[in-house]
Amino acid sequence: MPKYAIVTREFNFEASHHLPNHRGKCRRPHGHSYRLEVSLRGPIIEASGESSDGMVMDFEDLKEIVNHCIIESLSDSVPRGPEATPVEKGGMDHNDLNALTGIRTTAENLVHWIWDALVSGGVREELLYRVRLWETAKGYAEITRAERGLE
Ligand SMILES: Nc1nc2c(c(=O)[nH]1)N=C([C@H](O)[C@H](O)COP(=O)(O)OP(=O)(O)OP(=O)(O)O)CN2
Ligand SMILES: [Zn+2]
Repeated sequence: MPKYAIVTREFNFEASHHLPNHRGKCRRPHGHSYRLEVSLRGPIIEASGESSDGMVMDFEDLKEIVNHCIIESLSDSVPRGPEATPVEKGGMDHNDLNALTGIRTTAENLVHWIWDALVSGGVREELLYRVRLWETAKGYAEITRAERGLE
């Protein structure tokens, strides 16, 4: 019987967003220093002599996927062209999550978008345990397998 463990890796990214029709200040474009926590639960690999021995998944592999699918994908997709206003002319210096994701960018919706992106990017869904996104230092949304309807 293998031993199981839950492992968590943290990531950080800066982005702007707004919530159309929000009754308060969040309807206007503003930025956040998002903190993303990705947790995996699975059997601890027993493969003596192998690089992955003793791990659920190598943090380096997880980092590569998250950087590619979430962090870089958001940065690479910065809206440019005639619509974009350069920072020096009063434009935002953050990426616009509304434009990049096409969803209503509440923390609740973003964690589902991130879960989908992780699976598309190659994280084995059977290992995904929790995605938690801190929007501010005081508030976060998280989903686990239950919120995804996986158990
Ligand atoms: N359930 C949710 N409520 C709100 C969300 C959300 O994603 N899910 N988002 C917002 C805004 O994006 C806002 O930026 C965050 O609001 P708030 O927690 O009030 O953050 P502040 O840093 O502005 O808090 P102060 O303590 O007032 O500085 C709103 N609600
Ligand atoms: Zn916000």
